[in-house]
Amino acid sequence: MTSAIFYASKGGNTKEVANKISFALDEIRVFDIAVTGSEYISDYKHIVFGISTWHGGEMQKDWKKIWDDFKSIDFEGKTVAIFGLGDQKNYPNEFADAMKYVYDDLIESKATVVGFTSTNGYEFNESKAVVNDKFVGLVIDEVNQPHLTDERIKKWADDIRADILHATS
Ligand SMILES: Cc1cc2nc3c(=O)[nH]c(=O)nc-3n(C[C@H](O)[C@H](O)[C@H](O)COP(=O)(O)O)c2cc1C
Repeated sequence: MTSAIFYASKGGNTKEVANKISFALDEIRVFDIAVTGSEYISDYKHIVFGISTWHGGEMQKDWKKIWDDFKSIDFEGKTVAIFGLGDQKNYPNEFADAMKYVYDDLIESKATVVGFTSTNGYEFNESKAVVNDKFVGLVIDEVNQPHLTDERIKKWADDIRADILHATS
């Protein structure tokens, strides 16, 4: 299997979403980077990354810990998708910002990033995670819109399935 999910989570929301995405993608492996660090990332060719935003636009702390190692990984030839957790009501000016730090590094490292999504259905002022009017991945707001989570995951999993799961190389 060349596909896996890597995430970190402070309070458990990103973990729960990671597990749901795995379930929707034929139960691909899920790694908590708080436990495994960045060690196994380069073993996989089709990768889903999960990150939550904390403290006014910062990446979750376990992501911070692996950041230098993460930046040294060569993503050329890899296909990746990103999901992010945030809170649009309490942090409307930094909504899900942390996704963008991962996205920028992946693009710089020549990864193919798939799974952009529409901003329709969210209410916020600013988000670094919006590029060319779209989120750079799936955004989940468990604080304000938990009732939309399962539907959003299903739609996104359908969207990225061919690239992440049934990729031929
Ligand atoms: C102190 C604090 C700061 C936060 N800062 C942000 C933020 O800047 N932007 C955002 O979109 N969400 C922010 N959030 C919301 C979290 O990203 C959200 O609760 C998320 O579901 C947490 O996921 P996790 O428990 O998997 O880490 C913040 C939450 C707390 C409690």
